[in-house]
Amino acid sequence: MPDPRILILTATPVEAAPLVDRISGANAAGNRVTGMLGGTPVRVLVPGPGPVNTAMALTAVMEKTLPALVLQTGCGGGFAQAGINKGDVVVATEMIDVQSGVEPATPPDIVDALPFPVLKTPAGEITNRYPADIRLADTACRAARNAPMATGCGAAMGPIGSVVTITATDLRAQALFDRFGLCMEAMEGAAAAHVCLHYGVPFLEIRGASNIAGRRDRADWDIPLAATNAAISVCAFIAEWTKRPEACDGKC
Ligand SMILES: O=C(O)c1cccc(C(=O)CC[C@H]2O[C@@H](n3cnc4c(=O)[nH]cnc43)[C@H](O)[C@@H]2O)c1
Repeated sequence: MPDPRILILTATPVEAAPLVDRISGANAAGNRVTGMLGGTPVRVLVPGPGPVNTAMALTAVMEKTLPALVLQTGCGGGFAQAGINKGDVVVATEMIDVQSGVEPATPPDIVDALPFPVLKTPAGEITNRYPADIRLADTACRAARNAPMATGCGAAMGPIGSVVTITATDLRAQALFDRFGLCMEAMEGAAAAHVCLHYGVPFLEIRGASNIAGRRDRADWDIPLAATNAAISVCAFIAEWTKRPEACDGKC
C-alpha cells in the first residue's frame, strides 16, 4: 500500500462508517483505517469529538509524515437561515472559531474577535477565521452537486463555524448567522485548519447536515443520512482532486 496521500478526519465512528464502507483493501488499527478510495490511498482517522481530540491526533500524524491533503468530514448543524436543509452537504469557504474572543459589552451576545492572533502564517495572521482554499472548495462543491446523494439533498459553499457548545436555541442560531453568515456549525474544523496551517498542508471541510442549528430536538437528527452524503461528496471530490497535477506531487 502506498503512503496515504489524503488524511480524512471524522470525529466519531458513526460518521466514519459510510466512508470506511467505501474503502477497498481496508486495514483497521486503533482509531485509524487505511486503504484505497477510488485509486487514491487514504487514511481515515477518528480522534473523538471536539477540537482538543482533533488537534492532538492530527499533530501526532503530522509529526511523522505530512499528507498531501487533509479533509475534515462528518455531520453538523445546518443553518436554515442560509437555506440548508437536513441531509444537505456544506463545503467550507472559511472555518470560524466562533467562541474564541473577548466577552462583549452586552452578554450574551457573540464574542468580539481576539485583540491578538492565535497563529502567524506567511499569508497573514489568524484570530478566529481560517480561510479555505477557494479553488479546492469550489471543486468539492461541484463534485458534491454531481454526486449521487439521497434524493432532494443538495450542496452549498459557505462558512462553517466551530463550537464547543452545541447551539440549542433559535435565538443563538440567529445571532451566529447574523454575525458570521454561517451555513453550518460543528466542533472540529477550526482546530484541524489551525494544525494544517501550522504544517503547511492544504485543508478542506466537507460536512452533511444531521440537524438544523437551533432549538434542540435530538429525535429529529439524522446522523447516518448526513454522514452518508458527506462520504459520497468526499469520494466525488477525491476523484476530481486526483486528476489535478499537483495532487501527485511526483509520487504517482
Ligand atoms: O448530541 C447528541 O446527542 C449526539 C448523540 C450521539 C452522537 C452525536 C454525534 O455523533 C455528533 C458528533 C459530531 O457532530 C457534529 N455536530 C453535529 N451537529 C452539530 C451541531 O448542531 N452543533 C455542533 N456540532 C455538531 C460535531 O462536530 C460532533 O463532533 C451527538
